[in-house]
Amino acid sequence: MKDYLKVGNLQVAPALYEFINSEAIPESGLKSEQFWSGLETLVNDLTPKNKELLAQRDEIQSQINAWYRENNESFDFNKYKSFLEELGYLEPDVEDFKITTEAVDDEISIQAGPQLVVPVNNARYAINAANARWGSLYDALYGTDAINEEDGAHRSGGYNQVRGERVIEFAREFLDEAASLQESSHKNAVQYRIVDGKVSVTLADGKTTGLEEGTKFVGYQGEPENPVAILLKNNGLHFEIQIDRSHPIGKTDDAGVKDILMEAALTTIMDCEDSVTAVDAEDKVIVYRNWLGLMKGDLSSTFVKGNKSFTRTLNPNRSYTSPSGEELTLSGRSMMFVRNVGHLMTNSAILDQSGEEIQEGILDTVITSLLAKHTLLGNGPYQNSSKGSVYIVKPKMHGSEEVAFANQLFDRVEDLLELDRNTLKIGVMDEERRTSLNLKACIRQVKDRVVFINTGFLDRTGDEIHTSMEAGPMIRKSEMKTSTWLQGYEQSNVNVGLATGFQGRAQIGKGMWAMPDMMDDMLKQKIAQLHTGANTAWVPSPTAATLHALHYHKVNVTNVQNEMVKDSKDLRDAILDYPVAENAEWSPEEVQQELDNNAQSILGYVVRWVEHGVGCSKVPDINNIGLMEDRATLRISSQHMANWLHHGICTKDQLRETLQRMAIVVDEQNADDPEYMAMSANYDNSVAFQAASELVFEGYNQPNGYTEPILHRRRIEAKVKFAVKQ
Ligand SMILES: CC(=O)SCCNC(=O)CCNC(=O)[C@H](O)C(C)(C)COP(=O)(O)OP(=O)(O)OC[C@H]1O[C@@H](n2cnc3c(N)ncnc32)[C@H](O)[C@@H]1OP(=O)(O)O
Ligand SMILES: O=CC(=O)O
Ligand SMILES: [Mg+2]
Repeated sequence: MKDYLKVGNLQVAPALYEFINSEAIPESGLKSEQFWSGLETLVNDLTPKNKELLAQRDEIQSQINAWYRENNESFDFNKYKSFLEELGYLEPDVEDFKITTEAVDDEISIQAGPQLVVPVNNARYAINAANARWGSLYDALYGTDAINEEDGAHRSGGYNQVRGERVIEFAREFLDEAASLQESSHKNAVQYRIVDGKVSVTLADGKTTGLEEGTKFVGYQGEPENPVAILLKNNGLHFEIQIDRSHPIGKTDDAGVKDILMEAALTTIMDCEDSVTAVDAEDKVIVYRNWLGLMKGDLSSTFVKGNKSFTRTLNPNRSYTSPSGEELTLSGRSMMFVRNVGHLMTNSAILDQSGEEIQEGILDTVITSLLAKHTLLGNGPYQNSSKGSVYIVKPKMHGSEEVAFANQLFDRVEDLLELDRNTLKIGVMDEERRTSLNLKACIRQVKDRVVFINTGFLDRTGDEIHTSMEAGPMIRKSEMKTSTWLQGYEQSNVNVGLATGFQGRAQIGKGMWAMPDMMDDMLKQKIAQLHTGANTAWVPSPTAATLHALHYHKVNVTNVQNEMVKDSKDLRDAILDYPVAENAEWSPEEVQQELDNNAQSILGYVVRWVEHGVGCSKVPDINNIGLMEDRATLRISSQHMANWLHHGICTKDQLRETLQRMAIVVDEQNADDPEYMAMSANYDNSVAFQAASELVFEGYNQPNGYTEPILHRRRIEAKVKFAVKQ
């Protein structure tokens, strides 16, 4: 048992108390006593409702399980729907309304572009993410498979001119598409100048030309005769042609172009949730301290890369001269959201008046908002929001009552922190089935503060499997993407967002590209999310943000949405079409392949979570493709294995053998890490292996199929057992 400090009737872990009193409260306009007593009252008032909502989830799930057991044999869709209505799972229709959110920054309300997600407990990555508002197109193309390696364009070794030329060609084609010339092509440009407030391009044949749409030119840096940057804007997104004839690339380029700098991650989600490991006060303080540094603008990180030491800080704003000669400033950083945890977990950082752990979602909202107050007050070199808003993403809510609870929590936190009503904005993750089905009712509960809905299809797939666990064996994981429920869910989300007036006020977002190294595929596929009406979509890295930005230059999402808003169908029946396999007769090889793949993902992720405190990892799948794994992908894999076990598609022994065999594979993948403890050395002694096994064998019993309860308990066990690094 830790030593706690008694603060009123709360017991607070010293690490958190010290952080709040010496780093968070000073300059926040609040007094320590006022804060702690206000927190105590808030916790006392809201904890019972939080617990009641969790009990309701369990009750609903057990009734759904029982219904399937009774009705699977003679399934009748209408009966199913009536049952869900009676249960309150399907909520009554709500009358039409529009959201009224005010004071939303343009990056969220108007501009369309990539949304980056990053574990906020990793300062090096988090600063990088904030700075990913701008990214080098040349680097993103050169360093990834976006440009293929055929015909001598390989990536290995030093600078490869063949590859470099392909990059330049690709970039010139982008310029022709996003800012075409009146005549000829950017490929033929030999000089860029600003003449009479316009872009003047000299071509190889000596002629001069200009932009086809002159209004796309919005600024420049340097002298008009000799600009070092030309700032253009297309579909609301900026990019710079950067010119430097002395630069190694610029000097090989006829027009001296050294790079195209893309406005990339318009917004970034600083994640306290599924990509981090935070199981106690010490972990939470790391998360919170980084968020404070981002909000104050003074976060820095020193690290060694190669043999060099780097110190990374937040980038300053970017300054230009406008075509009419005025100063123009653009933010150098992404607009930051913070993703709090959901309503489920508790954390030992604070014990309430009954000696029970505080609900972590309540703690997160209070503390991340307190820390964000520093940017509202201008306590640092940069302000995040120019509109005085704080952007919080709330994940994993089930149905409108839970959203109403989040709204109540936000109200109470505003009162506690002396913030105006609706300063705290909410991004609602549409990632649980009960929220997808009742999205309109959910949005209505936060209609004055909502700034996004986003289809978190990874958690959503996990919930899909768990909710209909008793209905039968699920289709294979790879088939989920094309299944009826998922397509209905994705489309319905956009329809509901448009019908409730998100255009011009809030984001309609789509989910993660979970293959961080497959950028060519991303360029080909992720554009589809824009065609279905999303004005933002998640990317896993700054490089992916830079490349995904290209899509928003190709597709004008406002036009797409304007078309869609005319026709928004009710897709709830499609969403209810759960993905049980119609013909569950897979060959033994297919079954084993599915199990191997899931087991490898689970083990590869869990071992780093539990024993190394890493909440988001790139883990090779069975085809050796590195996949982004986080708690949501773990939820899918573990629920899928639990489902097949429950329906006898595989046996317990088979799963045990599979997990052990795959542990050897994962051990080999990590063989170069000196801190790594092989699972196969002693399966019974490996906390990670035991955690992975528990996630599968106890998957049926996990609340809504979540992985957090087991992960947290096992991480705490590992911290004690191996005294692993905090
Ligand atoms: C279902 C959901 O909830 S999805 C949301 C949760 N998921 C996420 O947040 C994904 C975040 N992404 C990541 O954590 C990482 O990209 C991973 C784990 C997938 C891959 O990480 P790595 O294996 O370290 O990537 P890789 O070696 O290719 O690249 C590392 C470099 O990219 C940068 N980088 C990678 N991802 C990010 C990111 N999300 N934000 C900022 N920088 C990043 C790192 O800073 C590093 O650069 P540096 O050396 O200059 O600091
Ligand atoms: O949070 C995102 C998801 O897909 O889950
Ligand atoms: Mg999620």
